[in-house]
Amino acid sequence: MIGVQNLNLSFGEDEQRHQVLFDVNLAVREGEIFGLVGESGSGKTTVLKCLAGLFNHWQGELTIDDQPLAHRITRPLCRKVQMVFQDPYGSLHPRHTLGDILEEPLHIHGISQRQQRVTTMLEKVGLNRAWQTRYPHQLSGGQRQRVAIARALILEPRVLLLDEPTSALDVSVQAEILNLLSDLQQQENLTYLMVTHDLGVVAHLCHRVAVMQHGKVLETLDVESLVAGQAAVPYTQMLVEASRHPEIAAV
Ligand SMILES: Nc1ncnc2c1ncn2[C@@H]1O[C@H](COP(=O)(O)OP(=O)(O)OP(=O)(O)O)[C@@H](O)[C@H]1O
Repeated sequence: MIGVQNLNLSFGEDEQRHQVLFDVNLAVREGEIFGLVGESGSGKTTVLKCLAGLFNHWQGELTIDDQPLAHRITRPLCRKVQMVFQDPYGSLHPRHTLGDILEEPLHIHGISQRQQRVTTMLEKVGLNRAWQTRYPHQLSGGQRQRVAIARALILEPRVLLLDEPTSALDVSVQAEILNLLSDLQQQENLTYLMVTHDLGVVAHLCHRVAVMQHGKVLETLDVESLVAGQAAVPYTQMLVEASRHPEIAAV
């Protein structure tokens, strides 16, 4: 469903040139929830941004549904692939109502029955249809992330790229959003590629996971093997060990 082959990406030029992705390879199957883990700066978000068309100077081959992606955002790509960002505070326009936020993509893509689609989507993500006239600042963090998820799903994409979708939220609402994502994935048969720092989230939600370090994929394994401590690479074993002993990870 999602193919990433020999993905390379650098920023800057000449002596400022800084390569951040090195021959990254991933193959995410249809209907799969695939996690991307690794230390800060390892290139996880950059992979998502290449797939979302937010970076266009990459080299390699990216495919969705076996269709190669161009180096710029196209409307068909937007319809198929949507991204949900970490920060629901920054990603919603503060002066637009929820109704405006959800209607805008429909308007851009010339999709009809907008009002009906907006109310259906609000209810699908567990928000009251009467809240269409509310502004983002009138919502809690978890409710805002529900709006961000609704906005991503309103174009009925096949793939969601999720960049730490719960890490900016209170611990108490993280599980609610993870459960919502899990339910939506099953109902809509979506494919997720999800960046997270949290191996607990991986264990709860993902089927397989790729481990990144310094812009490279070190290994890809299924979550059962990860949880059972069967990672082949010492760095992955260290991540698993640190997640079992958070006091070590914090040092
Ligand atoms: N627009 C940019 N210009 C220059 N360098 C960038 C840009 N975006 C990302 N980078 C660099 O690319 C590298 C990978 O960043 P990326 O955000 O993908 O890491 P990450 O693994 O998602 O980290 P985190 O978990 O902290 O979000 C970092 O060294 C970062 O500084």
